[in-house]
Amino acid sequence: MSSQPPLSTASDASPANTIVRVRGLHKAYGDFTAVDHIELDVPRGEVFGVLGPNGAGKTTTLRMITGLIAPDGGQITIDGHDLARDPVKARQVTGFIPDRPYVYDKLTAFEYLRFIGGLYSMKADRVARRIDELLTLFGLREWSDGLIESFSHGMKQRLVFCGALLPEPSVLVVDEPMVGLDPKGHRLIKSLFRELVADQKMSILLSTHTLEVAEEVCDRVVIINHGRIVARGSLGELRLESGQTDGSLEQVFLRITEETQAERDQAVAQRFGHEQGDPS
Ligand SMILES: Nc1ncnc2c1ncn2[C@@H]1O[C@H](COP(=O)(O)OP(=O)(O)OP(=O)(O)O)[C@@H](O)[C@H]1O
Repeated sequence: MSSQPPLSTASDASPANTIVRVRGLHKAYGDFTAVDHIELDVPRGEVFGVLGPNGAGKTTTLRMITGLIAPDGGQITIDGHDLARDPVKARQVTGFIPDRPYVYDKLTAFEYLRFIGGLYSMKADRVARRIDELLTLFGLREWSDGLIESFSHGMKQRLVFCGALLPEPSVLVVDEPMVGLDPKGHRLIKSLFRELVADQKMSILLSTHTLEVAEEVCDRVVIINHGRIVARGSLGELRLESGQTDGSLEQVFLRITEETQAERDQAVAQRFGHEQGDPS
């Protein structure tokens, strides 16, 4: 018998221990449902991964959680703040790193980070201290006065990390953290995530294609396919559920997403067969 809770119910954490709570989240583009009544609880002080194949609905889910896309239905609560009723407070405790770095090319790294400090009404001395800490951590200190337009993609991505971390958010939402980073950047981000959680009590919600990243850094994950959560739990729990007790996350992932794809194909075939055989 499976040890998993029913997939329709989010039970990733107790209410008091939940930093991001999502209920019945739904988004459609015309007739196409991109996110189909998703429920999840991100526990405080953990790295929580959203995995899924291309087009599964990961980015749409994360963008709704950060308030960048309006949902068609459902409720999102961040650190006790309802995103629909209290968007400013909910966003103030959230840092977001999109999959593609959007930065103001005509600013220097320092100017960009000072601008972000202003958006969060941070005091000047705290901004200066945080800028220094973060540029050093991300190996950008000597580029502090360099124009962003001269930066490589990986440097811009690291600067976006600095910007998101500047105000010390309670929860960091990261869409595909490894895009555009070299192996050194990968290693930095993986150890940074664990440090942020262990030392700064931050919570991290990330989406990734890189299963090795999920395997190394995530405390638990949900797998999304066709806009729905098809599995949730720690890697150990997912292994049990998929019957791959000694498999890698890649094997578990393929098993679960292929199963659901096969189930859907079967459902379509049944409907198609029924319609074909329907005398009316
Ligand atoms: N603005 C939009 N208009 C129409 N369809 C959209 C829009 N944004 C996303 N979609 C569709 O919604 C589905 C989910 O997209 P989403 O970007 O959330 O998936 P994803 O899991 O992040 O995929 P990937 O891993 O490829 O980035 C896809 O089929 C996508 O084509």
